[in-house]
Amino acid sequence: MDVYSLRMRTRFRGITVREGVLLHGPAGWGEFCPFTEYDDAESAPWLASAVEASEVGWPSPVRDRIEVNTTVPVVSPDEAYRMVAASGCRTAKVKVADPRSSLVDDCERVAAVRDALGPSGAIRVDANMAWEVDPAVDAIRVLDKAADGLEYVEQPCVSIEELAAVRRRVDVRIAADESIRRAEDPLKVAVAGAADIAVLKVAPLGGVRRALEVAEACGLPCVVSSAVETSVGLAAGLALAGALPSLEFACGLGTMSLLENDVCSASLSPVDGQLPVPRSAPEPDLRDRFRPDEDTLTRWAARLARVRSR
Ligand SMILES: O=C(O)CCC(=O)C1=CC=C[C@@H](O)[C@@H]1C(=O)O
Ligand SMILES: [Mg+2]
Repeated sequence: MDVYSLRMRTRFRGITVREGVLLHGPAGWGEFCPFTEYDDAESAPWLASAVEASEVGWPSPVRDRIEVNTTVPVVSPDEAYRMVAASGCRTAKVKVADPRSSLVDDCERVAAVRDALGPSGAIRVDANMAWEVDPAVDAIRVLDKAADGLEYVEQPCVSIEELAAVRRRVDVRIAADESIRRAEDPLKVAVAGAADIAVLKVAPLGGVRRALEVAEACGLPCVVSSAVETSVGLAAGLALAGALPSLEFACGLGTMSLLENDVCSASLSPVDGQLPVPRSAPEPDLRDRFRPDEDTLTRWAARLARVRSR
């Protein structure tokens, strides 16, 4: 079985190693890589997405290049500056409201990112549901100043009601990420007036086709974001970004820079802030180099079998 284990360059989302399974079928390669804490039910759409990629393939794209943001984890201002300057991207997404980072730290990181991007760049921040409504409103105002203008704030609070309350009180746009993934009905976010933008991730939504349906149902401008996959999984995100009827914002698909290595030598790393829309995933020709130990292989084989048999 093709299991990979790759080290992350910096801790991101609390993890330092990314693991998953690569599936091969008549349409090419797919990637099954639900995060460790996801149970079998939550992992099922991730498998559907990998099966779509490997067995069926993706709908035809309407564009061939995707503008992407670079993703800035919780790092020092100097490191954030260096990462953004090296990325070649004109948009940066900065993680904020992490337990290891105060609002002052967040402001310093965001200001360093503005220095690296210059006045014409766009800065978005992602709070991953960390704030209550009042602290969200205060933090967004302060971060907007530190950034000299924010493009949007991703998922400031947990619930759709809280997102709507924050959105009424700040001038900065609100993007829904976790709310779209977890909400049974993506329409709820739009109907509640909870967000200006929908963040779509292919694997948790169950594939490119399902994500296109979600995009249509919620009726909001969409940003396609990765789940920090190898280039095999990123290709599915690019297929979605390529097939969306309209695309106004840079996508969160520049995440190869978060991993130390890739399973594909034709790695999907942005050039001048852009990535191509592939027709299928690149060949994971380096996968033998990143095979994990027997215990990890056994764990993934069991997980795949359980999710498959659901
Ligand atoms: O959107 C991006 O710039 C990169 C992807 C990204 O930030 C995420 C990927 C996977 C898990 C999440 O914690 C995180 C996010 O919340 O958007
Ligand atoms: Mg997010």
